Amino acid sequence: MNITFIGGGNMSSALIGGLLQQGYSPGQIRVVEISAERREKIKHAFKVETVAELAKGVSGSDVILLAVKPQQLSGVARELASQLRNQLVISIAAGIRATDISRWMSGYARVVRAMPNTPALIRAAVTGLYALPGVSMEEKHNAEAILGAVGSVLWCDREELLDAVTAVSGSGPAYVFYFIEAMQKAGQELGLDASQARRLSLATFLGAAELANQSGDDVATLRARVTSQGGTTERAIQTLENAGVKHAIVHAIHGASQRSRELGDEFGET
Ligand SMILES: NC(=O)C1=CN([C@@H]2O[C@H](COP(=O)(O)OP(=O)(O)OC[C@H]3O[C@@H](n4cnc5c(N)ncnc54)[C@H](OP(=O)(O)O)[C@@H]3O)[C@@H](O)[C@H]2O)C=CC1
Ligand SMILES: O=C(O)[C@@H]1CCC=N1
Repeated sequence: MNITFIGGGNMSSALIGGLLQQGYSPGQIRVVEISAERREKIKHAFKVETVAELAKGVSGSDVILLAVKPQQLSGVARELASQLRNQLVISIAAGIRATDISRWMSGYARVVRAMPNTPALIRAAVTGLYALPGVSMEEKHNAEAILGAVGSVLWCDREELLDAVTAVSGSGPAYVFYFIEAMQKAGQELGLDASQARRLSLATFLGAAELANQSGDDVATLRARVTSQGGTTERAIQTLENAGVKHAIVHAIHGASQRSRELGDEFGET
């Protein structure tokens, strides 16, 4: 499968890096990017072909992956309409609905909406997928193969669920990094040096996530096992509860989902 990425930014780089690690050859990947500086950066990092013009970029491609900002997508989709020759179109833009993308491309039906996340770069992404009814089983398999090459995939049968996926796992790495930042800061305030604080925080995150993944118990039970009565964890968790941190996290994720819906409303018509 030859894949053309439209937009060569952060997320395309993460996906391309993961695909190459998985065994895709640079010859199978092309990037259409308007910024000359970005084109150079991508060519240098991945040895893939980069072009400025859309028509040149999509010719001979089996899959077109739209990775521009949501605000830029309608222009790109409209320009793409005349270039389509049965390719599968996958959009990773937050919020923008597959039905709108299809309409911008004069009713083209082979559209999959996907929401990956940046751990794609190390093939540890999780991606939510939604296909328009006009997408065949074979095309769904192809979408799954591409996004599956950089991590795991999960199909959603209703498009609105992609807003929830975006809020939980699309944006999710940023929440995790935010929490790690706070742990590192506290560690340093308590006298650890920067590298010790980083190592302890990251190892704790990785260990706890892997334990939760492998354990048959839910995370509340796992948390209770760390929390000795009258001990240190109890003091910390109580402080988090008093400050309403769990509530704030839930609220934040609802906000991200709301923003995803707003992007769909702002730039779409359905
Ligand atoms: N970052 C993330 O973690 C995730 C992002 N996404 C989605 O992926 C998409 C891309 O995000 P991200 O990579 O972070 O964004 P970036 O801004 O890093 O990348 C988009 C790139 O596309 C370029 N571009 C704009 N218009 C065109 C055009 N007509 N043809 C070719 N290239 C063009 C932009 O140039 P310029 O900057 O000059 O406009 C920019 O270099 C977004 O829609 C986002 O919602 C999805 C999942 C996770
Ligand atoms: O912040 C954003 O809008 C994009 C979508 C998910 C992650 N980054």
